[in-house]
Amino acid sequence: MIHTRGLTRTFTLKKKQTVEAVRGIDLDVEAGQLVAFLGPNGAGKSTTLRMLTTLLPPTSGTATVAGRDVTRDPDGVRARIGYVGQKNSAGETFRVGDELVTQGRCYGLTTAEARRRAGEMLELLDLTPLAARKPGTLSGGQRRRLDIALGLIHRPGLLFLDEPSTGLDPKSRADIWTHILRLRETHGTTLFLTTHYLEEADSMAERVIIIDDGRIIADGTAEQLKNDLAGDRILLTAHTAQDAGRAAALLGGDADGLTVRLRAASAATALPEHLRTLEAAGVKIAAAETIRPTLDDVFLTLTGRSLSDDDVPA
Ligand SMILES: Nc1ncnc2c1ncn2[C@@H]1O[C@H](COP(=O)(O)OP(=O)(O)OP(=O)(O)O)[C@@H](O)[C@H]1O
Repeated sequence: MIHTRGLTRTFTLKKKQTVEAVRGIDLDVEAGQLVAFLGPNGAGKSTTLRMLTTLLPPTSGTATVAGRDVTRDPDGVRARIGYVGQKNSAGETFRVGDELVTQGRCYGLTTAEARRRAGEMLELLDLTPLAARKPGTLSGGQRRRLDIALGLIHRPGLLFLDEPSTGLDPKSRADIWTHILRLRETHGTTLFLTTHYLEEADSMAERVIIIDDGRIIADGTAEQLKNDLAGDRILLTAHTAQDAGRAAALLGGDADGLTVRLRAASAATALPEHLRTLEAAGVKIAAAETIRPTLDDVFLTLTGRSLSDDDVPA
């Protein structure tokens, strides 16, 4: 569905200064995948998305999206993809149902087809009771569902979503995800989305791609990335600071007050072993905890920085 080779975008600023926003990305996304594209502010996510959706020409490299080349056949790409940007796509003039029909007409559907398709989309996104309302009267979550319906009106096989759940309350975020997952189950739509919510990417996406400074630095399932790049952590609480220091020395960890921090490929297997070692050495431990890594730990391991340090846009 998406194939890029050496995809690059450089911006030229005043005085011939340049910004290398995307530095030679090779990407292959097969049909039906749900891909979360993550990275800190300024990493190159939007620039990549804009090139893949033909909104921005690449400086060099190639990209084939939904079977069409983004440079040679941008119209072909646009006819086959949907794009839900960060801003609301509906105007304020028409009612929700009419917005969808108008969008369908823009994609070349006949009025009858556009009406039929609008009805299907209202149903799919649970918007049927709101069809006669103006977009301005909808809640944030309802508007987001309308944006997705508008992006799907021409039955694209591939949908790009830029921060689909940002700015929504937790209930609306969960609701948007229900609809995104339903879309995939019922229509097999390929989904490529950016998000700042790492826990959403972790639990919902089957593939996570991390971009930093214009380069892809990790690509795999969330589980693979966490196992391969971060590993588990073990947190021990010792009886005394002296016990903590001895435990850290024996097991190769860091002590801080009563707390001892350790890393392990599998904490569940390593912990009993560690406790036996400490008991044999007469080191007293009051509590033990195992911690699975997060995607943020993966990013921290790769870059030494936390993705959560970024401000999530409101
Ligand atoms: N039109 C432009 N002119 C000059 N520089 C730009 C332009 N658009 C983006 N950039 C720069 O390219 C780099 C990548 O920006 P991009 O918007 O792709 O990042 P991002 O990962 O989407 O960030 P965010 O999470 O903040 O949206 C940044 O350094 C940005 O300042």
